Amino acid sequence: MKKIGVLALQGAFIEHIKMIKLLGHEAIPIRKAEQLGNLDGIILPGGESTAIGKLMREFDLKDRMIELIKNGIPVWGTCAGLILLAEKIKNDPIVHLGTMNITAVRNSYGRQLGSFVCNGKIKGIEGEFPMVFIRAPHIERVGQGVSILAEIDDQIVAAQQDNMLVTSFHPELTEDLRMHQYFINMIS
Ligand SMILES: NC(=O)CC[C@H](N)C(=O)O
Repeated sequence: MKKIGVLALQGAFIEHIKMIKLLGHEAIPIRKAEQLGNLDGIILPGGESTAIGKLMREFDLKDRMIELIKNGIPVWGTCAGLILLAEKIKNDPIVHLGTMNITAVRNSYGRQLGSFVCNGKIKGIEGEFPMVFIRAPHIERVGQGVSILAEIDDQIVAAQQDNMLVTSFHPELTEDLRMHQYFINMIS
């Protein structure tokens, strides 16, 4: 059984916690730096990256998380979580972790009408996967060491660099557990 910390400052953290528990693992909502010890993995949920970034800094989570990620802890950012992990944010920069060698574009499908669902292929997962996009970012550039896991309409929507996984879409808002299983498999 793995112990996964889900950053619980704002956004869709409850859904991630449910999915991790459904897979038989422990999921802990993280709100304080003291809770970051002894975790096997960290999930950064979707939400409002501007708010999550500021709260992370205010609650002294930011530097500790950067350190853990650089030391190799598996981390998965969905949507706003992708923006937090991106080294560069092309538009509307925010307080972020910046550990992954990618450039993210925020709200890249329009601000109001930018939510949609489609099926797509993800490298390492059989068949199609339901992808829920909510005012989602896309990845404009992947640097050295980053592999592209999924593209929709020629835009990169999932990628991995060693211990860091990012998806523009929200697997926690579907009933499909395979992306969460993929993340669990990144541990150990
Ligand atoms: N669903 C989401 O996480 C949306 C991300 C949000 N639009 C942002 O830029 O932070």
